[in-house]
Amino acid sequence: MMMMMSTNDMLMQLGSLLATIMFIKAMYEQYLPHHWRDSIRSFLYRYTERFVRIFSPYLDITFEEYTGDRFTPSEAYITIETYLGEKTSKKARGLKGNFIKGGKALVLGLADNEEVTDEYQGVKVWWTSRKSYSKSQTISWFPGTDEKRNYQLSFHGRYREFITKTYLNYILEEGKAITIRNRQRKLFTNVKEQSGSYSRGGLWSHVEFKHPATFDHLGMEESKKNTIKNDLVRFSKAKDYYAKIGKPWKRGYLLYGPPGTGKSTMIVAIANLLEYDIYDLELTAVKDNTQLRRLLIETSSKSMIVIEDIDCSLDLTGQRSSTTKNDKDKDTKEDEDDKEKVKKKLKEEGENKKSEVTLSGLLNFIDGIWSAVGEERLIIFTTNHIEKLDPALIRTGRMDVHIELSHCCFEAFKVLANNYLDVTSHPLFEKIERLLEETKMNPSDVAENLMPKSLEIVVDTCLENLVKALEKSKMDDQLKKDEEEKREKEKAKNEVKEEIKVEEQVLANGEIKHEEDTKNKP
Ligand SMILES: Nc1ncnc2c1ncn2[C@@H]1O[C@H](COP(=O)(O)OP(=O)(O)OP(=O)(O)O)[C@@H](O)[C@H]1O
Ligand SMILES: [Mg+2]
Repeated sequence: MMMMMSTNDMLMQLGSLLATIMFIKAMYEQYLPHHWRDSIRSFLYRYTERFVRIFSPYLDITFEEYTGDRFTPSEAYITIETYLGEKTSKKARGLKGNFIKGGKALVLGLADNEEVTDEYQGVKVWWTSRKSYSKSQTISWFPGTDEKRNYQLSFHGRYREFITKTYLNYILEEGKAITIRNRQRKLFTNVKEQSGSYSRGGLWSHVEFKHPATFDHLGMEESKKNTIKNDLVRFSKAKDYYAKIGKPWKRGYLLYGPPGTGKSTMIVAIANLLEYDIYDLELTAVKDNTQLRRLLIETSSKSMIVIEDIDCSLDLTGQRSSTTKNDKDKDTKEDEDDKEKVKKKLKEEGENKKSEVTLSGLLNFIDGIWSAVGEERLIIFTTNHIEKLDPALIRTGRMDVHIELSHCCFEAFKVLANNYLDVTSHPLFEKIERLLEETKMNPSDVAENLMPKSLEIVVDTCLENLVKALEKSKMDDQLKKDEEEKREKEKAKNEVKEEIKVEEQVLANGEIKHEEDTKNKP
């Protein structure tokens, strides 16, 4: 009985103790200002922690939010914040949301005074996000500047070397990779110099890069597509390899082929595959070689520098090895077209004075000493006339991969049909395959014909439209061929006539001479 009484008493006392604690906690939470609560918490934490540390085999490393400059958070702190936000958002109980500058979505981070565990190569560590208040009594104009935050990393002392050499490196690399994955990609273009000065943003201006084209949308042979994709992915993972062979981590691609064969589309697909920014360089707007170098310096890593229609951008063909007269005659018309293109480009730019960028300036841009600034970079040229480019510009080492984009083949058509009409087979496919072998049509024209002309997609109508277009193209080819043959025949006929005329003339001259000779004979 006595035992029962004392147990009851004890329970009652425990109950009242709990009630008192709950009451104090409620008062503490309701009336104590927020920052006081944090101060008390960090005070208790600090002193118990110091006591525990005397006997503990665990070590701590602290990463302060601000080191030196009170307005710019330290890079290490931001990288750790990013890493912990992504890696621990499933484990941590307290999280906070944040928009990273230039990011594309809300990023989660560890809430203040939260602890999470992380494991790397079998080693367990603890991360704590800590917030405290500085003792400074000065009144600050800047809200929140007396708050101090840091991340504390705790681990067993036996892993000291592993943590400082391997784990922290891994955190930095991974944090940076996450930042790049979360950033909003950009499409840059070079700004034209306005009376000796640039806009405040620098030499490049940019917009958000949002283009949906991927390799899946690209009409081309599957095997060729896979080879290109594998090459790109291998390049993006070859940081150590490039360091080993002593070359800057960059690669040149030359895309060539007739208009409307998917060169620009492929550039977008590459950027989307590797998640790179695009620097679309308009060479005619670049003043000289020095400015070209400055543009290069202002580009970031994980990007591609694109120069479209390189043959029309500048007169880079001037230093080309000499061509034969026949070649020249053949090229005359195309040259005229290209000159027109260059003139048009310059006019569009409002530029009367030609750019002073030279071929050697461009070669240096691609693989001179300065080209090693930044890393993981692609340089891509496009052209409709590969034969017009100086061999030095496109030799391997500068343009490592040459990709020809050509007229639409049946395999490319099947990709387009699947994308545009969701069909993988159809009775008309056989006819289309035969027609595509008999006539040349660019993927852009095939795509245009496959595009439904009304809201309702009628597969039969679209394919019939394509068949009609292909048949027309075949007829046009035949007409052109007939005309060509006619012209050739006419030319041959005229040549024969000309020869007969010359022979007659020679004969006539011979006869006159003969008559004169007989006359003059004594
Ligand atoms: N191989 C292709 N696969 C899918 N679509 C294509 C392909 N080629 C062209 N197209 C379509 O045709 C249009 C024009 O293509 P794109 O601008 O890529 O051609 P281009 O080769 O860059 O031409 P240009 O030499 O005139 O710059 C795009 O809208 C694209 O949708
Ligand atoms: Mg193009």
